[in-house]
Amino acid sequence: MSNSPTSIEKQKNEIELGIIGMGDMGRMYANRLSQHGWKRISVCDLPSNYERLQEEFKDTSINVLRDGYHVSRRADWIMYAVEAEHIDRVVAQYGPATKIGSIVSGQTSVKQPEIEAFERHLPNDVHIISCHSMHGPNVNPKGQPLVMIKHRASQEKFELVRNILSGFESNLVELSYQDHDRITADTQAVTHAAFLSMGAAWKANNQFPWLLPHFVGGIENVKVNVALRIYSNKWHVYAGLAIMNPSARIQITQYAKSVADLFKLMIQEKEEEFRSRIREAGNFVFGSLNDDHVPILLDDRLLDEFSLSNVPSGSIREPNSHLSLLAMVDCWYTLKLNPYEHMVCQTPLFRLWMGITEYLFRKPEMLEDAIQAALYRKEIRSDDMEFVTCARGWAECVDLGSMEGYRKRFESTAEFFKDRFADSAVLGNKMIAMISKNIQKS
Ligand SMILES: NC(=O)C1=CN([C@@H]2O[C@H](COP(=O)(O)OP(=O)(O)OC[C@H]3O[C@@H](n4cnc5c(N)ncnc54)[C@H](OP(=O)(O)O)[C@@H]3O)[C@@H](O)[C@H]2O)C=CC1
Ligand SMILES: O=C(O)C(=O)Cc1ccc(O)cc1
Repeated sequence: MSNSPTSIEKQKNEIELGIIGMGDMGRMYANRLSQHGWKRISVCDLPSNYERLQEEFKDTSINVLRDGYHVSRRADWIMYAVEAEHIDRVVAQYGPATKIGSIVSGQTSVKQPEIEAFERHLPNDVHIISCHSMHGPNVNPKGQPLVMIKHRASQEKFELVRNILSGFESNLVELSYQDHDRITADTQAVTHAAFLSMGAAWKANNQFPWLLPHFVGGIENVKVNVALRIYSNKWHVYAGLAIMNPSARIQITQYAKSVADLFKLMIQEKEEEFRSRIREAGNFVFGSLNDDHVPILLDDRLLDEFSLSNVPSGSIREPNSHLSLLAMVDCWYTLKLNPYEHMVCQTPLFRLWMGITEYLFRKPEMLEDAIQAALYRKEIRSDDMEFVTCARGWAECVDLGSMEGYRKRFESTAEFFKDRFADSAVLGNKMIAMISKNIQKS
């Protein structure tokens, strides 16, 4: 089949698209694909949600079916958009009903369990081409990476999936599922671990960071808004992509170790060792060897406007150790990872995280303030101490593979911050729009 505009229009009229799981991502896909002109879209969630979904979509062309059997037996392209934790069970249930010759895809954030489920439960006569939008359901997909994984498929079917996804205007990136999981362990799992640890540490100290001078203004606003954004979302998304991805455990464990190692040097005031460790790590990630990457060029002052605090930021800026950022760079150095090579799978949150880390390391006076604060500002030690404990706690939870433990830890901190979720979502959306503006250039 050719890819001329007329053949794509023909596909839009003839090809039936199916979505199993009408949560946030399933809905986003169904609504957008319908807006892009795909005429035949069938969707389902759990049978218990059938009537509610039917009512919700009654004035649209989206066809709500009772369950995944009904979707699987008729659709030419089927996307599973369910919890990663449930992918094996759901594919085992509906996979055998997949229509001969159709294409099966998944939206889960970690691909090894998804591909294994497909291989285990799908008939041999169906194609497997998975995908992953590297952003949340409320972010504009334009220009954001959208990973495609051609696992078991003809080129013709791959082109069809390309056509289906092309309306998102995302940056289509082809990867193997192994590379996807290795890279997203860094762009997502470790990034989330850092922000989850910040939130848990603030809670452990009974602090609302927007009320404290050393957490207000500039890059501190990113820490606060992103941490709150993560805690306002569904725990299973973060738990799944951390616990079910074997590379994520290694990286999160190293992150917690880097946090602890640096903290030990700080409290012993081992200045020379601390400095040389930061210098070596900084040179590895941001030094001349990496000159071919495109810097994110986030400016601390640009970030001043995204504050949850009522206090004007300029007047109250106080130095912080930035232990979370120093440890991130130490972790990349120790694992010999180049985060710029991971930009193919960047999410808006990773871009913000990289942006503030890069900013700190490229601003000698700011880095020097952070090093001085880390070694000698004793009044912030209690904050850093809690951060160390929480980073270790999250790493242990992921290493133990406990979804239930993860849920409890996540929800107790979410509860502490819930009154500010709405305000931080507004600021977070603005920050993401700002950081996504120059995404195409990287
Ligand atoms: N949210 C995000 O930012 C992103 C998420 N993803 C990934 O996409 C997937 C979906 O995430 P998201 O939409 O946020 O999560 P949601 O919890 O909003 O959606 C999952 C949906 O699947 C439904 N479901 C569970 N079992 C079945 C079943 N047997 N048949 C039909 N439907 C079922 C759930 O129903 P119920 O709730 O009633 O159990 C729920 O409505 C996850 O794997 C996530 O990792 C990928 C990119 C971004
Ligand atoms: O940007 C992030 O890291 C998010 O928190 C949103 C998100 C969550 C899960 C994904 O698989 C992709 C994006």
